Amino acid sequence: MTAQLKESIRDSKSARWFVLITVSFLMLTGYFFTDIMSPLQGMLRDQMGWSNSSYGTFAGSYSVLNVFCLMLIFGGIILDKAGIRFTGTFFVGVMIFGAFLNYYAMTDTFNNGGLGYEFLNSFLTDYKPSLKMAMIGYALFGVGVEIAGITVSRIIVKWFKGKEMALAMGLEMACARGGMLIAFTASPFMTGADKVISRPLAFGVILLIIGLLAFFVHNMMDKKLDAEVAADETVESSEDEFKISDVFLLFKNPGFLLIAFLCVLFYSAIFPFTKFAPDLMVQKYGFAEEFSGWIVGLLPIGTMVLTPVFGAFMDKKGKSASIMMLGSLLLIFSHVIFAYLPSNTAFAFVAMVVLGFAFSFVPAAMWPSVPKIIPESRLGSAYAMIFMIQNVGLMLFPMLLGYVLDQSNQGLAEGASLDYTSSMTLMVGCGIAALVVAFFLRVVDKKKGYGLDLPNIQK
Ligand SMILES: NCCCC[C@H](N)C(=O)NCC(=O)O
Repeated sequence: MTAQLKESIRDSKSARWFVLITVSFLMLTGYFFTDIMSPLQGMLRDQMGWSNSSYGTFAGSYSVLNVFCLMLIFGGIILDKAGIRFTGTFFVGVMIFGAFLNYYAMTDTFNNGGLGYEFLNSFLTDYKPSLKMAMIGYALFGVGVEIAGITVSRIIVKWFKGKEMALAMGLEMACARGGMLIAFTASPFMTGADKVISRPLAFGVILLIIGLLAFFVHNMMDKKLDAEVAADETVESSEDEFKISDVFLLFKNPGFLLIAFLCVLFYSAIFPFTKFAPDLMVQKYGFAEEFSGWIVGLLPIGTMVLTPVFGAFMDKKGKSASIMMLGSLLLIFSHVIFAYLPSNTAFAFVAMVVLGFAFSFVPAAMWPSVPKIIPESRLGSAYAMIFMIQNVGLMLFPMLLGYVLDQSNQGLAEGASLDYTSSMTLMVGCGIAALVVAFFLRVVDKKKGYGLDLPNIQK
């Protein structure tokens, strides 16, 4: 058995790092498309006639199928039953199809009465057909990219378990954040001098197809690995299986509930915020539309460097529970600056850098804490449920932010800037709630002895 494992392809350093490159690239393409529309909110208002509420509803549609159709649970079950290659290929396909519909919604072909226009124009006429088509596309894309993300985590465990797993996960997350960075900085420029919204989206779809090709390369390596260690894999996959009965046990675990609440509150103050952040830079701080994404880009740049660094620190020194509290505190600090301090550009830089620290601290501490609270046999179910609960926030908060933005700016004079104070107050509220939950998590940790503040690597 040992001899067989030694000869396995995953024992080749170059093979497993090559696999990591293929799946990290795939996630980069997915995160790129996720935020491709974020710096285009102003253009969507001017050219497509989308209100801020419409834009927020579009952003929230990412999670609609994940929440209402329990897609992440089904994704977990399909992953267990059909395996990594089928699940990954199928859901990357769903992601590309959804992205294509999102692109199509922005084209002149569709908006001049193309396929589906008349039908989408025949009901709920307050909402533009472009919005409805984009929402259908983005909802399908959201299913694909979230399940692809779960599949990639499973792939990393498969190839790196007992090896450089934390580092591999940190690097994959850094690549994904790289996708966000490219979206924020490049997307407005890709629209060109004539500001054609569909251009960056077309590029995004092509990039996703290249991501699929990279995944096919992974599939070949995975097939080889399966052939080599078939017996060994049977043991591992049954360990991680999603079981409905596990869900009931998870909900009786106070540590799990607190981590899930922290996850939804913390991420609701990050990803929905990034959807509006470029426009906030234009409206409050007076940045040009093309450069607004560069300020927001400070966030992924910071996290690309800091998440692996803080991850390594917590691997060796621990303090994860305390760092989750610190991250939530920094989240409040940053959103308070955006909400209430004067519109000085220096404040925008400081707030974004502080948010970068928060966005590095909490993910680096939270994701590796889950295995300390949940037994390995229920980890697959636990991650699926946390993502599912997180998606409720990713659905509701962009909608709320857009709605509050419209309501708080009624009667705005022509050409005047939007006031983001009320919308950002929502984000401050999320941060405060996250801090309270992080505090209780630390208390429960001490009481139950999960060891969240202990180093991840035990000597
Ligand atoms: N595509 C943007 C949303 C990703 C949500 C995903 N469920 C997640 O939480 N990933 C971990 C992360 O920190 O990005």
